[in-house]
Amino acid sequence: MPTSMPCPSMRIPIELLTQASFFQFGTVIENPAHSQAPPSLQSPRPEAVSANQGTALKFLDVTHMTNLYGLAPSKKPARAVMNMFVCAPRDLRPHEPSESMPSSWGDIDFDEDDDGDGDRQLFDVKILERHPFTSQTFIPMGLSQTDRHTQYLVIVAPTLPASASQRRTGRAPPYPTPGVKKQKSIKDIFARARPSPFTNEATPPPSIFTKLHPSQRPKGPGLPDLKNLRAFVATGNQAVTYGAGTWHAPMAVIGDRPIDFVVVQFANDVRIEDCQEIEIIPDKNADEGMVVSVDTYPSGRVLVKAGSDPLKSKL
Ligand SMILES: NC(=O)N[C@@H](O)C(=O)O
Repeated sequence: MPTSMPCPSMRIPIELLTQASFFQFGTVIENPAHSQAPPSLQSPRPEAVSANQGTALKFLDVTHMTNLYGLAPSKKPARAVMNMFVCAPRDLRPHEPSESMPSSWGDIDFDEDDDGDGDRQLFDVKILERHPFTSQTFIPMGLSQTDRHTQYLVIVAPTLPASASQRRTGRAPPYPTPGVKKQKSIKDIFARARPSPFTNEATPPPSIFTKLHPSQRPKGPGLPDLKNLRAFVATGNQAVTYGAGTWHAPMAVIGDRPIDFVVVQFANDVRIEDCQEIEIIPDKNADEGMVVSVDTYPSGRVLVKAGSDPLKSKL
């Protein structure tokens, strides 16, 4: 895998983090009673049961934890780990009008001033990383939903199809490769050449991965699809799980103070299997690279600018 990749100049608007908008990248964990998603972006509630002698409501299976280390070349088993990340607020640079093309939300005018009183700033996305064999859940602590001064951005990109050179590699690659078929034995090939005696069914069984939630399926070896990079703003009552192999920016806190996150994942301590990073460098014709446009209200709250139902009112 290269250690850097060139990118065009691109401005990315901020979306509200909801389960529906984040579907392909992972899961959003929140109490549905406090969700700020507009009705069009609300997902079905997770199943809930009464617990603790009726004093608690227990939502079941609120995220998908994935351990794909069985597919890792080292075959070194992983263990469940919890780390704590204390993430400092990021440096933003002042908004400047630019020639950058807008992201896939092509209709947004980033230079239009919304109310004039808030701040208009820019966050440069310089690095993306992925954990090919594990999901990773970030759980913020000590931050309330109504905290206007400190929030965090979740920046993710889909995975491009594998390049020809990645497909040609003879070695076991350090990422899951769902598209690569296992060499079949002659017996298997003949078994498929006639209908099954019980079902009269000749089609092969579906891959084990197709039964999984889209965010849980292995993403394959491809590089990040920068043209479809997305940026979401999360409130203090939301935790987020990146699906295994999802390209994402290191956590970006916006505001006044650091956020403490408890981070739950699997790891086998083989560096290249636990975490892969790529530097994003503006290509020679680009003046600025990948930039998230961070506009805030006078209260400090981050403004949501894109999505099927952008919230322009104060949250
Ligand atoms: N996401 C983030 O901030 N960092 C990590 O994923 C990490 O494992 O370093």
